[in-house]
Amino acid sequence: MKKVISLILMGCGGVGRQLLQHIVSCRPLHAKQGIHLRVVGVSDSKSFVVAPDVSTMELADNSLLQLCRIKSDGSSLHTLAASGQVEVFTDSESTKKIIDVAALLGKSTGLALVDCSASSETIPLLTQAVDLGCCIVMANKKPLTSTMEDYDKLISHPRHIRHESTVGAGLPVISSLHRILSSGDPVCRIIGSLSGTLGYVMSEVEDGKPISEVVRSAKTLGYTEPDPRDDLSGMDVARKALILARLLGWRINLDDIKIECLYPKEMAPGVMSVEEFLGTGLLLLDKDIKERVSKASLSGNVLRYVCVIEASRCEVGIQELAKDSPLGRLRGSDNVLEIYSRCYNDQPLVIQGAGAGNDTTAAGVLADIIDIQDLFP
Ligand SMILES: NC(=O)C1=CN([C@@H]2O[C@H](COP(=O)(O)OP(=O)(O)OC[C@H]3O[C@@H](n4cnc5c(N)ncnc54)[C@H](OP(=O)(O)O)[C@@H]3O)[C@@H](O)[C@H]2O)C=CC1
Ligand SMILES: N[C@@H](CC=O)C(=O)O
Repeated sequence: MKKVISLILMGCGGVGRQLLQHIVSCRPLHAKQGIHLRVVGVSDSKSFVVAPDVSTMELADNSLLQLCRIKSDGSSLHTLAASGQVEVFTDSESTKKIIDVAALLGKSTGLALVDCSASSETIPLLTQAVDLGCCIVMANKKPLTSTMEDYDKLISHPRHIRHESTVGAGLPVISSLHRILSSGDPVCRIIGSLSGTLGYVMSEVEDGKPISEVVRSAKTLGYTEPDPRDDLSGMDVARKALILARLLGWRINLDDIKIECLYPKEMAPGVMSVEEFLGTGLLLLDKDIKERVSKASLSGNVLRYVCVIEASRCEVGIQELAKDSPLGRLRGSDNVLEIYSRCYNDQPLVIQGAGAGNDTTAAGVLADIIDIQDLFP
């Protein structure tokens, strides 16, 4: 008997499209494992493309690949309607249709809502879907870093939610922490470099490149958030820190985290567009960062953007560290995380590897989807 996992993908940017491509290319592997991933719908910020009858039909692989091409070309999902194989809903109709599908499939065949958007707008949808019996898989950090009320709702059926890619992209950070905590081993300290973008930026500026150039390449490489200021403000790392702290049982919010921002408020979203920031704003940061890097190197040190969670302290910001320390040795988009607990006291559990990029992130999301297979008939 084949296990069928029905899903809706929300967000078909870099990560979402890579996920669809992984799903299609893994068909032979999943068939061998007796699993079928049934993609019934895909949404972006404006539209929702869905199979005409989700109880019996799914989006065919050729439609999924065509959808990826359409989005890569910057065209609208509406282009797909011409094939006659799908229905397309727009704006508030999209949300309504997603809830209808969740209500229909959530408690019958089962449905996973897979959030690969970078938006807070998915939160009401996800919280409703929880009540409709759906599973939730997320790369998007915003739902889990919203209010405690939203958080409590989202994790109210712990076995129905997976979010490995929210911290460390494809690295096994969340699952490792779950294993430690569920064995009753108390975690007393987490320290690490949790931003692929800032890891890459810090190691490249150390090699003499201007931060303006390096941030633009980090965006091209798929490491940054849609607005790279989410990374440079420290907000993306703070979200990861909050997800980890809440996992440890801390009932805190983003406001409780001390965050170092790498640009002045004159360059904040709302004051400057993303294009202006990338074009002219970034250039104004070159001198300051270059001076900080040179000053650190005079004492044989390097700069790293570090996240620390311990005692009642949760903070993220630049630290000057010895070049040959575990964090100082970090290069490129790698993340490293040290977890200290009773069992991992003198020798912390260390998780290290590629911490950003569409491929590794989408692979993490796919592994999460496969991990909930037992909840499907
Ligand atoms: N890239 C990486 O290395 C990693 C990324 N992540 C997370 O993965 C997520 C996706 O990142 P990435 O693919 O790079 O981002 P992109 O900006 O490339 O894609 C975001 C997608 O979300 C869509 N979207 C926006 N609002 C909504 C909404 N309300 N409903 C449905 N879809 C919506 C956008 O639509 P439209 O196309 O219309 O704009 C777009 O397709 C982010 O949350 C990011 O933090 C996590 C770990 C690593
Ligand atoms: N923008 C993020 C992507 C992964 O969460 C990063 O740079 O780490």
